[in-house]
Amino acid sequence: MDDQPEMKAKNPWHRPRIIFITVLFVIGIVSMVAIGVVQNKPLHQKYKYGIVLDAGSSHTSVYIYQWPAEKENNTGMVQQMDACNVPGVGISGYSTEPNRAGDSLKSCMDKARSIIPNHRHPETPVYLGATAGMRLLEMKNAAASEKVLESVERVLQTYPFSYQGARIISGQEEGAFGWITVNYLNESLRQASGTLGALDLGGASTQITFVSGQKQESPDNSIDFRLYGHDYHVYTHSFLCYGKDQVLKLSLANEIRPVHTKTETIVVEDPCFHPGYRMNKNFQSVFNSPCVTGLSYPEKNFVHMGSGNGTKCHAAVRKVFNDSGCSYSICSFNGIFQPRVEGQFGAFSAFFFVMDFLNLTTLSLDEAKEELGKYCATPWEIIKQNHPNVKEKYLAEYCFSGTYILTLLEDGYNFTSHNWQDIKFIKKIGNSDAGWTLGYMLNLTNMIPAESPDTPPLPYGGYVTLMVLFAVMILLLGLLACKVFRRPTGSAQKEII
Ligand SMILES: Nc1nc2c(ncn2[C@@H]2O[C@H](COP(=O)(O)OP(=O)(O)OP(=O)(O)O)[C@@H](O)[C@H]2O)c(=O)[nH]1
Ligand SMILES: [Ca+2]
Repeated sequence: MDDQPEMKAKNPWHRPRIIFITVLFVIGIVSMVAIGVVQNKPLHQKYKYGIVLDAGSSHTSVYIYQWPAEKENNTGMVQQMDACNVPGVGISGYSTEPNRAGDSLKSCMDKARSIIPNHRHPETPVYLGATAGMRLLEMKNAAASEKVLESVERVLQTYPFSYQGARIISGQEEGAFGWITVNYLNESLRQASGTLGALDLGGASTQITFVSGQKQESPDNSIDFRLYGHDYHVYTHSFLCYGKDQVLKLSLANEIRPVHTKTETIVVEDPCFHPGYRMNKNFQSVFNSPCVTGLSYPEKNFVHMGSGNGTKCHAAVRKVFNDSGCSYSICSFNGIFQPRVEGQFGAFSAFFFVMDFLNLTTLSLDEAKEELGKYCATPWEIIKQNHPNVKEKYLAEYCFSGTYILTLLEDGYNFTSHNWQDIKFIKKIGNSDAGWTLGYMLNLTNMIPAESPDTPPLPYGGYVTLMVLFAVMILLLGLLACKVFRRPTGSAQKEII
């Protein structure tokens, strides 16, 4: 019994030492958690930017993209920040006064300079890609197309961005990059699930691109991609002259030729324009394109008169497709190889705004044909009354454009009423427009890796939780150790007693 006070006297620092060790533990654990949390905390979000000019046949659009600086190789990270429509015609429309092509870009480029933070300007790449309008100008007048490209280059180089070049992209690139864009935005590239085919309808060309499991019989139409660790065998074709403006010229030319040989006053009755539509036009406007061959009397005029008949319009549009001469096992039209369409498709550009205007985007093929027939037969005066705010040039052409779209999809690409619902008419995915520009930039900036990039196994919140759990466990273990450390003293006392 007398030993007890002796024991206490032997160990006067026992209690303070436990308190000291506990405090040290707590400080250590708090520091550990703090370091762990700060170390793994995502940096303050910094954005990078890129600019792509889509120099199309009918107009130019300037797209500004942005993405978080430290996540550029992740799918779905690059988003459209702004899109600016350049006023006036496409750059190929300035063939006779090339300097104006460059000047036309200034308002949208000024806007880009004002919305991208100044300190990012020098590292922001600028690309200009020209499509079918410039392809046609190059065929017709190579010197003029050269001058137009020089003019846009001169102007783009005056901006504080990192200018990366202005060039005419091939139809194959246009199709492939459109496909990459929709699948990147749809986040289908990192999943083994199906991809979206891409259908793009412009003013001067149209593209069809999709993954096909069937035998690729034509190397020109086949592209292999390895993206995020997956292999894709993609079919693509671009039909030059099959954009909706050029097909309108082609089909008008078909209607002018027989009439012209018979009469002096040329009246062209057109089932693809509304009854009551009547407009004086000149030959030049139809026969000025390398897509249209034959007659060339630029001084002559004709009266373009609508008769509004859906069935006859379909028959007239059908004539621009040549179904003979397929040297493969299967073709779309004009002797071009195309395997059977497979999977879901996103149809954008003019496919969307024509079908959307006509309210045909959600109908079946048969319903769409029926509605379009009624629309074409509606008198021009009524159409104008119903849409007072739509530009007359656009308004007059919707019957033709809608008929062309249905004909191209059904008779050209061989969609049927069974797989019609696989076509989704889209303008945007998220905030970004569907089109070739995003895919073009992703490719040129190496933002889509062939192999899947390593991602942290846990999100930030996961690291914090783990650190706290570890800290609590260590604290509990520490306390337990303290208790165990005290026990032998107690049992020693008992033994002494
Ligand atoms: N109705 C309507 N038509 C439009 C609109 N924007 C463009 N178009 C027309 O639709 C057609 C296709 O437009 P885009 O897809 O911009 O074609 P593009 O890129 O200039 O032409 P490509 O070089 O062949 O790709 C052209 O005839 C345009 O005049 C719109 O907002 N409404
Ligand atoms: Ca286009």
